[in-house]
Amino acid sequence: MSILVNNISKHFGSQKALDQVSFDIKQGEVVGFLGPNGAGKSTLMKILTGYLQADEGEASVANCDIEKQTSILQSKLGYLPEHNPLYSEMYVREYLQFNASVYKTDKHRVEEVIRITGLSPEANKKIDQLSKGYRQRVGLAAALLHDPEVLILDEPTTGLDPNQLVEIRALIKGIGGETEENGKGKTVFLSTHIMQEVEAICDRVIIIDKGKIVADRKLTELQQKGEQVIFVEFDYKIENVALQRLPHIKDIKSMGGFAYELTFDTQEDMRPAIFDFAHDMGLKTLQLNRKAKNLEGLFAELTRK
Ligand SMILES: Nc1ncnc2c1ncn2[C@@H]1O[C@H](COP(=O)(O)OP(=O)(O)OP(=O)(O)O)[C@@H](O)[C@H]1O
Repeated sequence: MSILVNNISKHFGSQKALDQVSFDIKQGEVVGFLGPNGAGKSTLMKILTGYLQADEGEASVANCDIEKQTSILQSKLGYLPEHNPLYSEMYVREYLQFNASVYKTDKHRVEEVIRITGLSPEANKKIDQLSKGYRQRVGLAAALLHDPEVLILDEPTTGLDPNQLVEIRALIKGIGGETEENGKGKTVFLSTHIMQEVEAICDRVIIIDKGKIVADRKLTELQQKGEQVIFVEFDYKIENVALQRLPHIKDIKSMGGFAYELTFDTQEDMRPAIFDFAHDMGLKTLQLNRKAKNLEGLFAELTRK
């Protein structure tokens, strides 16, 4: 496993920022860590990168125990913190060369990461002259310098304009997984509160809310096209055999009382058909809601206050 998190908890005073968090990530997976503000994303990332200590639990990154093997860990891990600290007085190439010497990385690698991150046109500029998008690229370039196995990126696209967003997302997607360009299957764990970002970049999403993991799904599971789920509540009992007569019906789940969760094998909105069906059966429809099966729906359902 590339990242293994086992029952990690962290308190700040009386507040529980992380509550028994567990999951694992395989090599080459690009996983989005999604959650509302204050959910605990940065706290977990700081723990995994050795900037904070957990109160309970254990974790390993690139097969290194995060507490016992910190120096090997740093050689296998690239980290882009949320507030990317850069020396703004330095020139881009100079800053990367400085980092390369700190990490004892081959100087040739500086030119390689400049190319990979699209920094060539800005490489001779001072960092404080760069746009936010290019500063983010410098942070990414620095995180990639020592060719780490695992990349942990804390909100890598915050504050970028739409064009930069597209470029940085493509860059991250290209770094992760097994691509022809890198051929190495880097693992990428990135935090965000933007669902479209997860859909654009990730293979899998882990959703955290109030310090607890509330979902862990493959994106392919969430993109099952051609299905819809509708929650319906009638004012009186109806037999399953009667509900089976609804067009496109695939599954009927009884939700207690006179309520049902109906799955249809079509994208066409089936609410009018259910309404007419109830009317024909002499029933009143008390509730009729289409349940989103996509990421947006799942996120709203799981993190609603
Ligand atoms: N050093 C700290 N001292 C006290 N409380 C903290 C500290 N760091 C984080 N917290 C609290 O822990 C909770 C989780 O914070 P964290 O920064 O991990 O959330 P997040 O999911 O990254 O949020 P955001 O999306 O807003 O960056 C928050 O309520 C935050 O206020």
